[in-house]
Amino acid sequence: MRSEAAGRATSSAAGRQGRRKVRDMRESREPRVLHRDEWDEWYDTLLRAFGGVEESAEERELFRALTSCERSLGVWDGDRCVATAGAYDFRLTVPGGASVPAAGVTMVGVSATHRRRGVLTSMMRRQLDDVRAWGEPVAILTASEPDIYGRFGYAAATFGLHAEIDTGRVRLSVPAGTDDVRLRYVDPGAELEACEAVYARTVPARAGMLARQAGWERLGLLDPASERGGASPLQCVLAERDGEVTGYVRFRVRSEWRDSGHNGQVRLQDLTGVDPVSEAALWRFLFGIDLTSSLKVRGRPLDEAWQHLVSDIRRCELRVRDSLYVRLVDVGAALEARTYQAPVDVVLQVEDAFCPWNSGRWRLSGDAKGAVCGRTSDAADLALSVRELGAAYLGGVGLASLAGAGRVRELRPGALAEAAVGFGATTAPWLPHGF
Ligand SMILES: CC(=O)SCCNC(=O)CCNC(=O)[C@H](O)C(C)(C)COP(=O)(O)OP(=O)(O)OC[C@H]1O[C@@H](n2cnc3c(N)ncnc32)[C@H](O)[C@@H]1OP(=O)(O)O
Repeated sequence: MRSEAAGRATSSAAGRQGRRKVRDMRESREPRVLHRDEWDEWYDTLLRAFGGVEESAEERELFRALTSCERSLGVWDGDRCVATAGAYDFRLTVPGGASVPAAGVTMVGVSATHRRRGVLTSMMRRQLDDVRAWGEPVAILTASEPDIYGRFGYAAATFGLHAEIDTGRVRLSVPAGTDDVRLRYVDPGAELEACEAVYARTVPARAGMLARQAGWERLGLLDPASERGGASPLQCVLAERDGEVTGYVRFRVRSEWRDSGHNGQVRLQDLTGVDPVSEAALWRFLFGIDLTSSLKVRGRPLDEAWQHLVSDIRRCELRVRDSLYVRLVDVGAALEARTYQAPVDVVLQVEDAFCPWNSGRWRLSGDAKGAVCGRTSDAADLALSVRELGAAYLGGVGLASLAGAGRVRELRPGALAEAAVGFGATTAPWLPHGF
């Protein structure tokens, strides 16, 4: 048995060692994994990088619960946190309907006192090494500014459609069967489970959609008064057919009165339906809300059907914005995980300066049923960087279009058309929400 004094000596030595270790970690300015008890300072550093506007207690607690500390990084200067980065645990739908593990890169911020010294670069280095070690073939993010992430191999792969529809002038014609859909107002929180079940049914149907870690769904219900922009609290309407919930819409209404009458606006937050008539019924509902004359929507699928139901697309004031950025972390595994809408058999000469393990020649052979992709020493058919592969990965950006910009080079005649058709998609990929 150890004497009490020896025990005290050992434990104080261990304590010294532990303190030294923490001090060493804090003195190195290398990114390191976040400890749970550092979360508040880490998160404050992030909020400050985004301007320092305070969040509601509810929002903060939700983000605390959603942070996987073991997947999060911080950089410390002495005892101050100066940079943050996190990674959600998503599964991303890819063409063909498979669900691929994807690191959802998020909460990236560097203190303004430490910007432009390579801190972000060091976090991206560590994070992509980690993602590779976790066996996730793809990393994804939404960018605060499009100029930031290309240097790390990310590229815009999905786009969202914004619209401001003059519902006072634009009429909507709906498909047969829409009248069979019943709508009812519900409390958004009380019917969360029913809405999530609808969402889950739509996830495999469109590349770019996300299966999310538990708890995430509560983000869609956050409704701080400070962020309503003068509009109502969040409202929710369910669509039902034959007693089954087949869709939902969440939205707000901003009332406005002018001398000439009402000028209210409906602001769509999210709308999901499992079939065309449920979606059409929800769009018709939004178009018809009394005392409103416009409908504002953001980040909808580029090919969403409502555009073919309206009488005047010009008065819908469409705009397109970049949405999901994709980075292939393991080129072979990522390209094997999706299918190709027409047979493709090409050798890709890939350049990847930031993740050199991807560089070199890969033979991709695939069709609508599946694909194999492995190293080869055969002559290359197409030369491109990992960014072009990320852009084209979900079928939303054409390889031929990238070739037009000089970013894909065809080395075997015919290879570009073959790959461009194979990589394409019948449905536009879409990210349903930011993260
Ligand atoms: C997924 C997300 O979370 S997106 C959110 C990103 N965060 C924000 O927008 C919050 C506010 N901004 C910041 O916190 C920081 O400015 C960051 C994170 C964007 C950049 O961090 P820094 O540590 O300054 O970046 P770092 O010094 O590593 O820069 C690396 C390169 O990117 C460039 N760069 C960095 N930020 C930007 C930018 N916003 N626009 C254009 N280029 C940029 C740098 O000039 C540098 O270029 P170089 O390699 O040619 O010299």
